[in-house]
Amino acid sequence: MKEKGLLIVLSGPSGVGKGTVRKAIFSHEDTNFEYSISMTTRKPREGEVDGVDYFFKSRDEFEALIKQDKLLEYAEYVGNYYGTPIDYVKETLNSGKDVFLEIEVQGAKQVREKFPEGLFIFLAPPSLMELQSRIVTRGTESDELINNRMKEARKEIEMMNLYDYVVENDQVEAACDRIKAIVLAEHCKTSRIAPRYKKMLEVE
Ligand SMILES: Nc1ncnc2c1ncn2[C@@H]1O[C@H](COP(=O)(O)OP(=O)(O)OP(=O)(O)O)[C@@H](O)[C@H]1O
Ligand SMILES: Nc1nc2c(ncn2[C@@H]2O[C@H](COP(=O)(O)O)[C@@H](O)[C@H]2O)c(=O)[nH]1
Repeated sequence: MKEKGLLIVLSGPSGVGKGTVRKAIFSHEDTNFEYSISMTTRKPREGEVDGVDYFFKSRDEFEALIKQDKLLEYAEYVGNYYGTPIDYVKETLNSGKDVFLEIEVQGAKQVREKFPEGLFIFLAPPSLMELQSRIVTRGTESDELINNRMKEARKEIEMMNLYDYVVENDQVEAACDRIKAIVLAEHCKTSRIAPRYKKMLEVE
């Protein structure tokens, strides 16, 4: 039987740099994870593309997906729904590939219940001041939304002990290297050969 892939979950407060770190990891040639694109009812930000950054849905569409059990997890976060399409995750894991989810903590708790064998990593900011400065500098949120996201951030940081690992995002490349090392160690712990080395054996 084909060995299943590893489910990797990255959470952390809004603005900590999850998307930045994830994009940097995926830009590395030796990365073999598949990114699971989430569904959301949030409106697209400037430059965001449907089907690339998110699948953008209306509330009615999202609620229909919930009723049809099409989501592995979902949560309401600062007034919008966010959720992970279940079929893509299951099919990709069954094909032996690792799947990378970038989701908030309520959703991660639901995933832990369904996939206790997953790898759960919390990305932490160097400080709350730095976190706020990163959201402000990003320039995508109104002052009201920044305040709401910072309130959520405090609650989320309190929940970091539910994760297997905490990685501080002080420098993007350093955070990427830490996450990649954790994933490699997890592959060894679960007696998998990491995809990168499988590929090496096929080629040489
Ligand atoms: N290590 C870092 N040092 C300084 N700035 C950073 C670092 N990592 C990310 N940033 C910046 O912080 C801002 C927020 O990053 P990003 O959008 O990746 O956060 P996020 O955690 O994905 O946020 P959200 O959950 O709201 O989508 C961006 O402007 C990004 O360039
Ligand atoms: N529970 C889930 N949370 C998700 C998912 N996709 C993204 N997110 C998280 O939502 C917040 C806000 O995101 P933003 O793009 O509006 O800044 C952030 O923490 C994301 O990681 C998901 O599928 N499920």
